Amino acid sequence: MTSYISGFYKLSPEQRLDKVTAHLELSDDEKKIIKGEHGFTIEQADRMIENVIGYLPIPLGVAANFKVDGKDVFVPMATEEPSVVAAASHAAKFAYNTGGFTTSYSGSIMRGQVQVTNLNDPYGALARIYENKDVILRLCNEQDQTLVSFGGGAKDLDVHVIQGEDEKMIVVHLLVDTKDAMGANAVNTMAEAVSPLIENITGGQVVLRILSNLADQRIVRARAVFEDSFGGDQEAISKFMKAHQLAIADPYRAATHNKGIMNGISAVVLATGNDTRAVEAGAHAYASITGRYRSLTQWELGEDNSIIGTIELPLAAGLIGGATQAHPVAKLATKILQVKTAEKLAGIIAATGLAQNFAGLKALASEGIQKGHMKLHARNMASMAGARNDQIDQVVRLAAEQEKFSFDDIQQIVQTLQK
Ligand SMILES: CC(C)(COP(=O)([O-])OP(=O)([O-])OC[C@H]1O[C@@H](n2cnc3c(N)ncnc32)[C@H](O)[C@@H]1OP(=O)([O-])[O-])[C@@H](O)C(=O)NCCC(=O)NCCSC(=O)C[C@@](C)(O)CC(=O)[O-]
Ligand SMILES: NC(=O)C1=CN([C@@H]2O[C@H](COP(=O)(O)OP(=O)(O)OC[C@H]3O[C@@H](n4cnc5c(N)ncnc54)[C@H](OP(=O)(O)O)[C@@H]3O)[C@@H](O)[C@H]2O)C=CC1
Repeated sequence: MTSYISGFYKLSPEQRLDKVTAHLELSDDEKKIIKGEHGFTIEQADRMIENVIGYLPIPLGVAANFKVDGKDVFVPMATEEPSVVAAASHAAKFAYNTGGFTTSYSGSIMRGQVQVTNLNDPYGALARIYENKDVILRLCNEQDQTLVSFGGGAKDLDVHVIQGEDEKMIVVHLLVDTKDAMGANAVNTMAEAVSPLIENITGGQVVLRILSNLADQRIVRARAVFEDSFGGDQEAISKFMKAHQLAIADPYRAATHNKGIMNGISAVVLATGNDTRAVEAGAHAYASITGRYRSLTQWELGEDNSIIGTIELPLAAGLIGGATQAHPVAKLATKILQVKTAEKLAGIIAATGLAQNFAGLKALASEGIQKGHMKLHARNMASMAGARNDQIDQVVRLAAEQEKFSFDDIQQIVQTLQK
């Protein structure tokens, strides 16, 4: 199976779905679920969240041209933003023939925080927690035999002394391997279960018992060599590197730079039914880990005008738990990815974020973002301006010919067509 399909975007949604699922045993019913023909119901929605009155369908695209750890893959992306899927596909092309994306994963350890206050002897309490580590971890693992049976569970703990405004407190971090789950429910259950024991050991009062989204022991890295995408134009390559340098040195730029990365990452996280807020909180917190908020990626010049990209961030996404199995479309999106572990899922997500960043910087360093973005946004604006479905392509073509993409321009084109 190859994901490298030039002109993939020119196919119809039906043809794209057939291409993407040709190598999968998807039933006609499963294909209908992806197309929204008989997938998600109000009853299912009412089981997922509270006070349901309806649901908000979000477009589900796939990025083409991706090869991750030597395997071709179509990457499902759920997003409302035009040009994001195009950008990821565009960037992946430049990495495909150099070997695609290569990833690594530090493991699936999540931190469960137990805050202990009202301590007479914070450092004495810290010592007593370490003295009783085994009994604490044993009690954690009694809470989730299933996770332990998969080789997961509480593996260790560390204790942090935190100087608050009014007191010196300690925070016990339970280090829990949640394997192929994001793990929040599992970790929070353990943190709550061991709190009375921790109070007895420390003589303090436990307040917060909750996981940390700064999952700094669940780090995924991706690397790729992007072949010369500027046709040897040294000035453009230099601008690309200067744009990156600003994202390292200036938090104002780094925020937008990382937003671009999360365009890709959050689209795959959402498509697979994972918690986008948890992943984004972890990513942005990690971007500040050096003391100043900065880029999640690094870019270096390679041979023959290539550019080498690397990304490093915490990524707590699961294949089990949350909505990953409860949402019928998310379950099928994960099937399209053909991943069997949270590790492999994380690698593809990181690769998508790296690709997204390359495309954004490439556009910014050359023609600017608007040319590509607005060309794709024009379809939305044509529809908003009242164009009939059969007129939209003509409106977009006329706007491209005139190189005018403001809403007023689009509205005038539509009104002229409809006279
Ligand atoms: C938009 C493109 C790709 C056009 O770029 P282009 O050079 O006009 O595209 P092309 O017609 O030469 O096609 C090149 C490839 O792009 C893809 N492609 C091309 N068109 C489509 C389409 N309609 N649907 C799906 N895929 C498309 C497709 O893979 C295609 O390969 P082919 O199939 O021809 O072999 C380029 O301008 C680009 O990548 N721009 C960046 C867009 C972007 O980053 N969007 C995110 C929103 S902006 C933002 O929020 C992030 C940002 C920018 O602020 C981050 C930051 O500041 O760093
Ligand atoms: N701050 C945050 O990020 C918070 C997030 N959440 C939400 O928590 C949800 C994720 O929690 P999570 O614990 O993953 O969800 P679940 O509790 O639904 O799923 C995890 C459970 O699945 C079982 N399981 C079965 N097979 C496996 C396997 N191969 N690997 C790992 N576990 C397996 C485990 O045991 P068992 O069956 O015994 O449970 C495990 O505890 C998300 O929806 C998130 O939105 C909730 C609170 C806070």
